[in-house]
Amino acid sequence: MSFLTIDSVNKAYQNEQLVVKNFSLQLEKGRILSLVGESGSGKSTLLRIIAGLENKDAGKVQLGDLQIQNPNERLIPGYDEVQLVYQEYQLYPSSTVEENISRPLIQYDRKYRDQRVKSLLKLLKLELFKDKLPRQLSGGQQQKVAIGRALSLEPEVLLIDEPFSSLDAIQRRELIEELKEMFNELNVTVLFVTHDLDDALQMTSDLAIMQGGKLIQRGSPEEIFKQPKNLYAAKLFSTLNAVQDKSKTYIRPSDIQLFKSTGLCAKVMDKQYLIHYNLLTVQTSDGLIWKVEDKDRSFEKGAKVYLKWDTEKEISFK
Ligand SMILES: Nc1ncnc2c1ncn2[C@@H]1O[C@H](COP(=O)(O)OP(=O)(O)OP(=O)(O)O)[C@@H](O)[C@H]1O
Repeated sequence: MSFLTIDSVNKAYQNEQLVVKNFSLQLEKGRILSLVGESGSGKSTLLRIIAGLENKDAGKVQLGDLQIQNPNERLIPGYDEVQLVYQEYQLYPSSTVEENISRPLIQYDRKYRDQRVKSLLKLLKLELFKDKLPRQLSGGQQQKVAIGRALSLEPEVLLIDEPFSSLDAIQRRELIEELKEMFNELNVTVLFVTHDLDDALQMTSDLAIMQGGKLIQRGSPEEIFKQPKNLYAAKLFSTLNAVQDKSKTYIRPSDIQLFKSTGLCAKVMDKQYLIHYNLLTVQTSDGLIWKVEDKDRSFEKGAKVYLKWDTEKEISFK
């Protein structure tokens, strides 16, 4: 049963064009969803609406029995039940890790507060750092403290808005692995917003794609990879090669096999050494510039290569 329901939400700033357009999404309790979209697609605006921190122009956001109201309808905007963590989320610089995490619990009784902070420090593997100040921590550890602070109030929903952009790829991967484990343990419902498909996939296999304020597609990575709803969703996974004489039809580099004879003839214009294969830029005999994957690393710049693919792997848009 759906727990977080976003129903037909619209939002425009200062009566300009809509930045969130008739957006609907449902999420079950305890599930993690990655919402992927390019910069400016309305992701942050949507999260702020879900958190009750931004006014929506139309639609509804419902969390279980709780209807999330616009900030202009409430004395104090926002909800303890929905916590938003974003990149600029500030830690208190002169408070320790432990104090930062316990700060939102200031009005709770001491015993509960100590217990909650202790268990979060353990889950976040920050016990050894509890007396450190934020500036004495790595970027990844600082983000964990920010997430710990957001989780201290035992929110039903955690909204994460690209807080890892400043971390390098390895730090991000490790942090996401750790957080994923913790979210599952806490059974918290998480909406993770990113423009990076790799990060999104590392977090969960439930994906939603947002473009121009609209929900384009929701599904597993495999579903979206195989049957993307539009060019943007398709290109998140790889570059696409336009198929000659077939309108709006493409083939992915990974779906093309390379041969020394027979197939569509092409010349290797450039070769890039990547981790699992050489990525070749080729010019086909039709004059098209394509990208293909040379998994055996057997073709050099200037060589002739012959290309074949299964037409069932072609991706067509209407
Ligand atoms: N407070 C604001 N006032 C006016 N326009 C805004 C405001 N906040 C965002 N916008 C505009 O709304 C659109 C969506 O912005 P939003 O930040 O929600 O997108 P995003 O997908 O989160 O982008 P990014 O990944 O770059 O943060 C953009 O065109 C942005 O310029």
